[in-house]
Amino acid sequence: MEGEKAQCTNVIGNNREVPKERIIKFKPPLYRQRYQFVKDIVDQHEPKKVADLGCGDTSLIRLLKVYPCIEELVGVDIDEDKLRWRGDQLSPFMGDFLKPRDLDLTITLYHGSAVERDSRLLGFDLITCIELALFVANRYGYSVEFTGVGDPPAGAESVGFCTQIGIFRKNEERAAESRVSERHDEHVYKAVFTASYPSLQQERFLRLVLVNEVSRQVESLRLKHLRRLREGEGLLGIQPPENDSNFPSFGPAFTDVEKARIENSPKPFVAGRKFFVPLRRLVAYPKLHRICPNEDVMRSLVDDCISLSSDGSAVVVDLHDHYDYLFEI
Ligand SMILES: C[S@@+](CC[C@H](N)C(=O)[O-])C[C@H]1O[C@@H](n2cnc3c(N)ncnc32)[C@H](O)[C@@H]1O
Repeated sequence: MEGEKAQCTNVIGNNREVPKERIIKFKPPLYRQRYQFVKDIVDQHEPKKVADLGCGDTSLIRLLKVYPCIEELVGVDIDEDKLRWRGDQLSPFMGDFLKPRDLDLTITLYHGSAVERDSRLLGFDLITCIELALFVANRYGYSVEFTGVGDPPAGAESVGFCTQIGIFRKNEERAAESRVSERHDEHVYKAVFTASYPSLQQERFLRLVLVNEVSRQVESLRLKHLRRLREGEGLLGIQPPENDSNFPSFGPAFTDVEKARIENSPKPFVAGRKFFVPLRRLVAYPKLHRICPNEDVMRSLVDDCISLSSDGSAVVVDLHDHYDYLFEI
């Protein structure tokens, strides 16, 4: 990150050019350096609760809402119009519902002054306060380290960084002391916007994602089974494979641990014209394992949307699908 100096000139009466002012351009621009600085801290410390005092147009909050570790984001600004105008851009959009986060996230914007104390800002892991005042930190029991981005031009080092940044760390001793005396009903700020994001912690979204992924995995296994069947019959003019590995030759690359977990689980099987995929097999696949590693929980969540065998141990689908011929399967 560097500053670039440009000289502006002014022509005066006798055609002599005199320097007008020096402009310093930063690459990347300072505002981006500021936000990158905060993003690096979030990467490093993975805070759950983050507040931005003097959040302005909420740009930083919009950048931070994609971080999976953050579960609560709060912005405070003294300019209510700014908050109302930008608030809507913080609502979840369709993609957030199609691919919910792992953890809940709520975003709240408060109209108020950072120098007032509001108990709803207690206990935050990270408070950013870009281009605002020191005693706010003391008020909430934090120590501050000052740093910044944008090196000053040569000769002006004494003024410090172009953007000065304070890193607020919770002072555990003081926080414990103040927890005894702190009041949790001091609500000074006015909430002007709040949004809750869909996440896999909410059962209805977990169910939706799970049903979708189970159906996708079962269909993928059914097609693979049919293809192997056809290959075995020589209908595609291909020799049957020598080993019966159940892994596709394309798609996600599994780690050795994942491969072992899949290999050690019961295989899909056919009975009559039905194709069965044991739930224990399904929970072994990495994506499903991450969403729902427990076979019983999976059964209870997909039960009313997906057809299960009579003992509930496997998903059952028709072996042949009307559209299979389209894909020459
Ligand atoms: C220079 S802007 C910085 C905005 C944002 N932090 C950023 O870096 O892009 C300062 C913001 O602080 C807000 N502000 C000023 N004094 C404040 C106070 N006492 N409490 C809360 N917000 C304040 C202003 O309304 C403005 O939106």
